[in-house]
This record gives sequence, C-alpha cells and structure tokens, in this order.
Amino acid sequence: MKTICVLISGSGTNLQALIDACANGTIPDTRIGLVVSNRSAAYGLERARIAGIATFTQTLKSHKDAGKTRADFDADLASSIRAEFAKNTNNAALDLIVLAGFMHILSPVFLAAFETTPIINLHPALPGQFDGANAIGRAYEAFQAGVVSETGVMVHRVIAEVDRGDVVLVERVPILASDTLESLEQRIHEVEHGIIVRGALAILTL
Ligand SMILES: Nc1nc2c(c(=O)[nH]1)N[C@@H](CN(C=O)c1ccc(C(=O)N[C@@H](CCC(=O)O)C(=O)O)cc1)CN2
Ligand SMILES: NCC(=O)N[C@@H]1O[C@H](COP(=O)([O-])[O-])[C@@H](O)[C@H]1O
Repeated sequence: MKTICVLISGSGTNLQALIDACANGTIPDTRIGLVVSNRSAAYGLERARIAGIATFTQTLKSHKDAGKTRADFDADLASSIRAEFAKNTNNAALDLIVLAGFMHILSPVFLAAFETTPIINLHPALPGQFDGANAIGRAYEAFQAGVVSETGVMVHRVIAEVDRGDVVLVERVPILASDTLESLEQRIHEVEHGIIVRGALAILTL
C-alpha cells in the first residue's frame, strides 16, 4: 500500500480526482494519508473530511501574526506534515507529496526536509510558460494579444525554482477564438483532473 500527502489551498477538485482515483483503483493500492491546506477556508478540507482523510491546516497569516517568518512557516510545515502524517497513518512511509493547487512557494528549507520523498506539482501551463500564479489568465491574455496559440497543463517535480522542475507529464490545451476566460478555465480544469492522476501514478510506479 502506497501512502501519499496532498497539499491544497482551494476548492480541491484536483484533490477530489486523486481521492476518486485511489478509491476506484485507477491509482491502485494507494491511499491519501493526509491533506494539508495553507488556507482554513479551503473547501478541499471538506472533501477530505467527507472521504475520511485526516487534515491539517497551517496559514501564513497565523505565523506572521505570531511574528514568525516565511522560513519559520516552511520549517514548521515540514515538521507538522511529518508528525501528522505519521500519527494518521500508523507511521506509514510517505511515498509522494502532491501539490494540488497549493498556492505557496516552498523554500529550500521545506524541500530539504523531504529530499528523499518525491514532490510533484500540477501547473496549468506549458513548460517554461506562465510560471507562477494566475497562469490561465495570463495565457488567455497572451492569446488575445496574439502571442500564443495554445496553452497546456503539466505535472512537474518540485524544485526551489518555481514551476521549473523536471516535467513528469504535459498535455497541450487549445485556446479557441470563441473562448472566454471561463470556457478556457473549464477546458483546462478537465485536463488537470486527468493529468494529476496520471502524474501521481507515474511517480508511484517508478
Ligand atoms: N519551490 C516551489 N514551490 C512551489 C512550486 C514550485 O514549483 N516550486 N509550485 C507552486 C504552485 N504554483 C504554480 O504551480 C504557484 C503557486 C503560488 C505562487 C505564488 O506566487 N504564491 C504567493 C502567494 C499567492 C497567494 O497566496 O495567493 C507566495 O507564495 O507568496 C506561485 C506559484 C507551489 N509551490
Ligand atoms: N500554480 C498552481 C495553480 O495555479 N494551480 C491552480 O489551482 C487550481 C486548484 O484547483 P482545485 O483547488 O479545485 O484543485 C487548479 O485549477 C490550478 O489551475
């Protein structure tokens, strides 16, 4: 049995895709041992609770209010993940960390704490294009400006440089002249829900 940890910040539709894939065997012999959010209002936390998955929340605001730095946040996040994961999985091995819409840039402090655990991220852009937040909106604007003719979604390994880790999987997504930002977002989200499952499976079966 493989055991994974999923980090989220929002609605958790990609988390739900992973929950469903583990439940229906698309990702065989695998369970999600812990869901972690940096936002207490993330609906993905409710999705986890409905699925009977342990959750943990740590917000940057709470650390800043306590006079702590981003480095403190990342160090505390790493140690909390290890402790909460062990507590909720009976000390299972942590086989994979998946960033599923996790909107916090992880520092080398965090990455060093998990140097033997693969960490992957879902990013709604093609490699080398639109790194960072709001990638879909920037791709849409670039299309309107005639700079790009398509966009995509990738799953990549997480390194210190944001969205520049080795690509695990990538899928191109067309942008249509008739597209609104909302229709493009919908098309991209549908691709995300598949590629995040295939990306996790690719790493778990190495
Ligand atoms: N070290 C890494 N950390 C993260 C990566 C990565 O590749 N390396 N991927 C991101 C996910 N992501 C894009 O895929 C991303 C998310 C958020 C941001 C960002 O600018 N975050 C701001 C806060 C934004 C907010 O709270 O709304 C910040 O961290 O200050 C950039 C890229 C996850 N982390
Ligand atoms: N840089 C990463 C990034 O921008 N991720 C974005 O966060 C959303 C999370 O949705 P979800 O909470 O419904 O899974 C995803 O749709 C993805 O586009």
